[in-house]
This record gives sequence, structure tokens and C-alpha cells, in this order.
Amino acid sequence: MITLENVSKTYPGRRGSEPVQALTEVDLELDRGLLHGVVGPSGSGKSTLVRLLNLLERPTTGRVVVGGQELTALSAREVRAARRSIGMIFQHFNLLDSRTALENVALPLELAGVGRAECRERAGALLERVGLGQRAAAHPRQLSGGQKQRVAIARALVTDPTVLLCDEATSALDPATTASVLDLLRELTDDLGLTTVLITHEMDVITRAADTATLLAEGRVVETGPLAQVVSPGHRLAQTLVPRPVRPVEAADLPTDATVRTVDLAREELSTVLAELAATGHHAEVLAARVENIQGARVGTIDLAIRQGARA
Ligand SMILES: Nc1ncnc2c1ncn2[C@@H]1O[C@H](COP(=O)(O)OP(=O)(O)OP(=O)(O)O)[C@@H](O)[C@H]1O
Repeated sequence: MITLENVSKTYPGRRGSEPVQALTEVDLELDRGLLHGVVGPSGSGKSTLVRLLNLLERPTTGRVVVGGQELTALSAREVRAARRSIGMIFQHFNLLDSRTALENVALPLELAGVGRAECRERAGALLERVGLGQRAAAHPRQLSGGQKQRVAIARALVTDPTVLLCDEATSALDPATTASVLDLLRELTDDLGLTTVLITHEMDVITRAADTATLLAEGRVVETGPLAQVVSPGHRLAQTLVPRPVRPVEAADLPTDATVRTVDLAREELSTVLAELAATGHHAEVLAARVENIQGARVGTIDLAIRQGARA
């Protein structure tokens, strides 16, 4: 559905400084109808990558193919037409405060020349779909962050796109609102058969909503694959996404003569560690643990207190 082939992006240097290599030889296949998460530290190229998918930025080299159409081979006019099948939402919503929620959602239809009655009807139906039917007449300043993002989602979907791009769409929201917006994106992806690409620096966002995960570092794809696969032992993403105990182990937690051994389920099996400890005559006790089930894979960490000798 979305293919990046050997894509590199270099920005010209600002005011005489060196050019910035934001992406280097990126190859990526994102299947239709799934929610794809892209994570990576600040400056790793996430925003650049998502902006290449609707040619808000042009790659320096390489091909971008979306829905069978090679965007990088189209004229400027053809790109504008192709963008109608690609919706986008942003961290700061980008709504017009002079317009009501309904008028914001209707804007892309107005710009496409759709008649007033149809604009209102389609925009109204989408506002209902995102749970804001009652707030159609409100202006953005009268809405909460989560409600504003729902309006932005409705606006992005009003032209019936097949692809939805989300650039840090939950980064300005509190955890509970983030969860409800992610659940909505998940639901819309499934119900409308969208291909959704979600860029984030928050790992929880990926584990809650995504079908696949891609890790970027310094402009390169380090790892990509189905979520259940990349959280299993031996994967870089497993180490990044793995939950840690809420509170580190403190000396007061520790029985006398004990040492702490942290078992990272992304790297090793608990049963193997326990068997090895038993074989060498050690006794293990759980001090702290945080383990989650991510699409059938158990990930997390367990802090054990280890003592020589069998249980007293
Ligand atoms: N328009 C631009 N001109 C010059 N350099 C840019 C431009 N946009 C991004 N960059 C640089 O390209 C690199 C990748 O930036 P990008 O915004 O894609 O990363 P990111 O992973 O989204 O970071 P963040 O999480 O901080 O938003 C960075 O070094 C950044 O400074």
C-alpha cells in the first residue's frame, strides 16, 4: 500500500551551515488496512518520513509509492489531486479558530468545490462518527485538546481518504485523552479500512494501538515488523518498548545477603533464568515486576533477589 524505495532526504544547511541528512536509504513497506507505528528519538527523521508520504517534502533520491501511485513521478497538479486520498493530523490540531467545528470539518470539501448542503451533511456525519455531534457549533477555543483532535480527525477523513497520517497526534494530550484518541484511530482504521501511519516518540502509543512498529535512528530504519514479532526476545524494539517496574528496587527492599538480578523478558525467558539459578544452588524471590501482554507476547522486567542456598 505504501512503499518507500531507497529514500534519502537532505535538507540544505541553514545560513551557511552544513546540509542535514535527515533520512538515509530508507526502504519500507506498509500494508493496507493496518495501523503502523513509527518510533525513534528526537531528530531521527520521523516527521520527515511522514511528510514524504504526501510529498509535503520531496525526497532527495528514491521513490514514494502510495496506493499504487508513484507520487515522486507526478506533476505538482497531479500531486495535489493524489493528496485528496491522504488525510493528515498534527500535534497542535491546526484548526481555524474563526470557524466552528462543523465549518472546520467541511473546509476540505468546500475547497474541492462540493455544494454547501452536501458539505454540511458529510461534515455533520463525520463529527457524529468521532463523538462530537453535539459540539458542531462550538469554536476550537471552546473545545478541549482531545475534542480538537477529534475535529481534526473528522476534517482529515471528510474527503474519504484511504491513508491517514498522524504526526505526534497525541503528544499534546494527557494520558487518558491520548488513550481515547488512540482507540478512536484504531476503530476508524478497522471500520474504514484505512492505512494509518502514526509517528510518535511515546512507546505506550505504539503498544496500545499499532499493528506494526518501525524504529528509526539517525535517519535509518533500524527495525520494522509486526508488533507481536518485534517485542519478542532479541529485537531492538523489544528493548525500547519493554515496560519497567514503576519504582526502582531500593536497598530496604532487599533481604540480607541478597543481590538483585533483573530479568528482561525481551532478552531472556524467566524459566531459563530460574533453572540456571537452581542448578547453581541459588534461591530467587520476586522483588518487583511489570509484565504486559502485547499482542500475545509477554514483555516486561522482573527484579529478583538472589541468595545462595535453598529456601530456609
Ligand atoms: N526544514 C528543515 N530544514 C533543515 N533541517 C531540517 C528541517 N526539518 C528537519 N530538519 C532536520 O532533520 C533531522 C530530522 O528531523 P525530523 O523533524 O524529521 O526528526 P524527528 O524524529 O521528527 O524529531 P522530533 O521528534 O524532535 O520532531 C533533524 O536533524 C532536523 O534538525
